[in-house]
Amino acid sequence: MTTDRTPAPGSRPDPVLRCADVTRTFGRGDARVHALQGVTLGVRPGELLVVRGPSGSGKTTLLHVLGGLDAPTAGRVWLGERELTALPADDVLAARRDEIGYVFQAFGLVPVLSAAENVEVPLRLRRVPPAERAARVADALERVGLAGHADQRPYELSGGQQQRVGIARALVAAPRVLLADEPTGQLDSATGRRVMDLLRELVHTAGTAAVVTTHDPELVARADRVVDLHDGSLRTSDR
Ligand SMILES: Nc1ncnc2c1ncn2[C@@H]1O[C@H](COP(=O)(O)OP(=O)(O)OP(=O)(O)O)[C@@H](O)[C@H]1O
Repeated sequence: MTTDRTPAPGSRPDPVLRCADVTRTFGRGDARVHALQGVTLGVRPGELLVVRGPSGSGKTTLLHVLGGLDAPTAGRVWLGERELTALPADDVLAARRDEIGYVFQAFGLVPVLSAAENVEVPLRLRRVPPAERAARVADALERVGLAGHADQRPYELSGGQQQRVGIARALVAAPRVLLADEPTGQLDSATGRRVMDLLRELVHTAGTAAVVTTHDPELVARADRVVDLHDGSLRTSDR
């Protein structure tokens, strides 16, 4: 049987990444922590979803579970048609490498590599040929406004520039999904706003499905949709 996957005119595309009834519990007995409790959500192509919540509400845990970096105690996660939570570890690793880009609060750049070499890492992992790698790295650095900084090491760049390298690295391989954990947490508020504007523009242009965590109210304004996490449970937000 064949299925027509073309969305009807005016209908919204299916979520690229979704989870259902996800629970993550750490520790045992008196030390038990319910980091996530019954979380269900999905993110569509080209959508910037912000997960807002206070410290300890479960934002990082949620991103880890969505991105296949951690397994839920209960519940299921799908990336496209495939259930991540049912895949063998090697297949989860391949899905992470091929389909998900990550941006971290502390940038996560390799200090001994130049900006261009940092951005190139995901393409090397995917065994993209060198000439194509060079072209895609140059394009990614251009898109984040760092064309003139390709040879600089992270310590030679400002915080905002380092995070733009982090974004270029996350998007260089055109992943279906972008996961960003407080990407502006280390930046002053003006730089944070510029980085978030850039993220939003890149996500919309490339049609990437993005989940970004923050507890910065200013950044929420850049979201297409906002959900609130409180003590591991989700509430839909009207801002
Ligand atoms: N590996 C772990 N072992 C035990 N408890 C954990 C672990 N990871 C997270 N937790 C607990 O789960 C809860 C949620 O933590 P999480 O880091 O997801 O919150 P967060 O919203 O990202 O917080 P922050 O904004 O401070 O980064 C917290 O109570 C935390 O202490």
